[in-house]
Amino acid sequence: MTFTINREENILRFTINRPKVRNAINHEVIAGFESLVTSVHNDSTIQFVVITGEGNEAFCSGGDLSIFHGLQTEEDAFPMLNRMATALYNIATLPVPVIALVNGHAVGGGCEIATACDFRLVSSHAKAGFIQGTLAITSGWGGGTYLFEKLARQDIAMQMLCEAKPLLAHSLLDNGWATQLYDGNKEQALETFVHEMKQVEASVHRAYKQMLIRKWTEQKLLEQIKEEVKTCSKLWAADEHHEAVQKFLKKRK
Ligand SMILES: CC[C@H](C(=O)O)C(=O)SCCNC(=O)CCNC(=O)[C@H](O)C(C)(C)COP(=O)(O)OP(=O)(O)OC[C@H]1O[C@@H](n2cnc3c(N)ncnc32)[C@H](O)[C@@H]1OP(=O)(O)O
Repeated sequence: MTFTINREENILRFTINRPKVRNAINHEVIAGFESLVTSVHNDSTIQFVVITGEGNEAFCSGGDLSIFHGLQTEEDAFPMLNRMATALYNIATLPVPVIALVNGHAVGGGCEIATACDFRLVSSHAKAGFIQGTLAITSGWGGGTYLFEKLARQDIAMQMLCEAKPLLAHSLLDNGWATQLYDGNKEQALETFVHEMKQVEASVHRAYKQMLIRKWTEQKLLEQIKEEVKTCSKLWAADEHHEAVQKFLKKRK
């Protein structure tokens, strides 16, 4: 399985399970995210959702370049980008707190997934960055829109996007992207992180999440994300993008 969805008490955990390719996203994992959303909406006893990656190397390395490189034109790219952006918005707007348990590298679309979550609990050995720029595209799953919405300082958000480089964990904490860092065992880190919130009724969490969703609905966040998808689709078709992807794929062992 390229992903697992497991229930531990009132926590539903989604694990991207493609460690050989640093948990890169393929169509099956996108479908997994869609089933995660359905499961949460159908079960009012779920109190938290956790998204993490299998293994210790990576949380997620973004789209699977060996698959998505086959998308050549704007018309080819848009359906994939739009499908994942929609799934990610449905994750971001789940009626419960969503925790990105960033167990390793979160780059490209992987950084977008973590940014869409309510919290980012980040391993001290992890790096994260919007490296899409090195492939001559923008974020394309909503990550740039979420970053401008969530990061307190717009200049830091712009710098993260425009430098397109992975940042070390301490920098991610300093600039406000990481909610908290952890050392060692991610399970213990998660248990500690949710301990205080677990003392509060889930109905209160759900009410606060509705406040946030109402804010995003009023500011038409999803429309902003759809514009991001269109922009990424246009850049996707350029030679610069295809050349950059080929350069990465030629490096493969
Ligand atoms: C809108 C989102 C957008 C999209 O695709 O739609 C994107 O996400 S664009 C960004 C796509 N992602 C990347 O460019 C990241 C590429 N990967 C890396 O930079 C590194 O692999 C890294 C930093 C994640 C981990 O580096 P490390 O040295 O630990 O591992 P390797 O580079 O040796 O990778 C191991 C193995 O995994 C394969 N791999 C890694 N990432 C991807 C990927 N995104 N797609 C496909 N395959 C990936 C890599 O080729 C190696 O394969 P191997 O056969 O063992 O050589």
